[in-house]
Amino acid sequence: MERPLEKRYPVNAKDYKIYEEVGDGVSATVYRALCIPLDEIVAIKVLDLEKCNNDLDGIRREVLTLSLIDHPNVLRAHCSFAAGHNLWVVMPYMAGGSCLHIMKSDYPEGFEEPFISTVLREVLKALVYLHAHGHIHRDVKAGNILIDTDGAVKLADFGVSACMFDSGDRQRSRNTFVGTPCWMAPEVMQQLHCYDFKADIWSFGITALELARGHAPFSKYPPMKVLLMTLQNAPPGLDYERDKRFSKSFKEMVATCLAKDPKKRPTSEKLLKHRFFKNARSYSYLARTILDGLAPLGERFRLLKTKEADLLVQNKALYEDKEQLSQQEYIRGISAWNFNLEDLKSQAALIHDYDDILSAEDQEGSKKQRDMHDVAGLSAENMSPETACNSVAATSQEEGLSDLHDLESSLASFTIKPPQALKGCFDVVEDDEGANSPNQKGVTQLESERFITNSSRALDQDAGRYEGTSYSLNFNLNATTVVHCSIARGEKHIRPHLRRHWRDQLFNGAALR
Ligand SMILES: Nc1ncnc2c1ncn2[C@@H]1O[C@H](COP(=O)(O)OP(=O)(O)OP(=O)(O)O)[C@@H](O)[C@H]1O
Repeated sequence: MERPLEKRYPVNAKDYKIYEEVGDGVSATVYRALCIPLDEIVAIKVLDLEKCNNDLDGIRREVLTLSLIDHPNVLRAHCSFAAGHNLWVVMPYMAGGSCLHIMKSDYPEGFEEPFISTVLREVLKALVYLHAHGHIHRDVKAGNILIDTDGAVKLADFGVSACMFDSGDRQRSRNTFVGTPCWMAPEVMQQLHCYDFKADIWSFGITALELARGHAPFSKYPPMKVLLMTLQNAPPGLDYERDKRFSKSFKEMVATCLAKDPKKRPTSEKLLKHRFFKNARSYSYLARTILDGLAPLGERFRLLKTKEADLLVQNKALYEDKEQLSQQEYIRGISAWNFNLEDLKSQAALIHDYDDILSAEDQEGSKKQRDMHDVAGLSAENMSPETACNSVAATSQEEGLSDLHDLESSLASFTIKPPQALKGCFDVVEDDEGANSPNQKGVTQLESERFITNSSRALDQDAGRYEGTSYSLNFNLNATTVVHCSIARGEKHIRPHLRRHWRDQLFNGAALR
């Protein structure tokens, strides 16, 4: 059968009329826009290439992948092209916005179960498709679930943003930390062996909790705390007592996704058959129940921004109340715990407040770290040279964990290490600290997919000077969900010639398809 002729979207900025901003993330700003020749409303995601820190091959691979994806539940870009120092990605406009935005503006306590099962079933269909085609999404979260006015659900942010996201230079220049490991599977955090598509199932479970409660588990904690809690605590879940409004099948579904051992998690295909999804409704149900009453996306976004700016001001006055601060940080940045230097100072001032949680872990810290290695089957005997080196790093981490108070008070931070698929996308070679030189504890920073190193940094505090050692864990994961240490590092990461090279080679006039 002949395929209908596909529309050709222009690859020139002058063919688009930009309207209001409808979203922003760690790596991009999204606008509603008009595609003039086609007289069609689209969304345009604008990424600043100057701030990106990836290599040409990585971007090319992801752009290619994105163009090959074809599923009703995966948001596919119409085209992309360079405009000045930006990359424009033209996409279908999803007028309802993301589930995260809808929650933030209208459902801060989370959604009702029928809405959740309906949305999640669509997301799961997208995952079934992606996994069947050998892709791991790596960034499943409410912020990447978009809804159209008719109730259609699409999983977004597959590909380009994962690759295009800078590894921290933009954030570094603003002296901020970005990212959150809230959605990250334990095996991805540990990086003791390769992770697979089961990592998406974990993130899917976390997203289910996010939609049910209005925020992801551990979201009020600083990134390092999230890491420790994810690795050491029992998996988060819906409580049989506290979460009475949710069905048993929902609780079971979440529990099955959040098995710490990836092998025990179901495949996306199997999960789709879970009885929880039997209660899912039609698209029109979503449109009727949730979307009908919502203000236009641009307006909601503007109100949210105002609210967030107000909260930021309040933060300054209220940061003694750690709960409130954390929650506000969450509301402000979710996909990115977006701490600037001032916020970091506030955070530093709060560190002792986590003592209650830490006290039990203090005693158990080192043992649990050893257990973590055991769980992953890592013993000195069966280590590869690379792993053995990681183990040295892990030992240095262990030393740190034996004194968790130090670790916490160090405002621990993370640096990005890309997934295998994006290997080479992140330029760590010219890091101030030298990618291949031993750091303070004699740990060699490898060009491997995983390593743990530490770096020192000092933070000015309101009163006097705060100094500490921060443990930077480098993850093999989508950049958007990883946290990057930016304070002590310089701007040398960015290689201007490389950036020019990308533009010249890939984006000048070259459309996605
Ligand atoms: N096609 C679209 N239609 C409508 N709104 C969109 C669209 N794409 C993105 N948005 C809005 O913009 C927000 C940010 O977009 P996106 O997640 O792609 O940016 P990002 O920088 O990759 O974010 P992050 O890295 O934090 O995931 C989304 O959460 C969503 O609310």
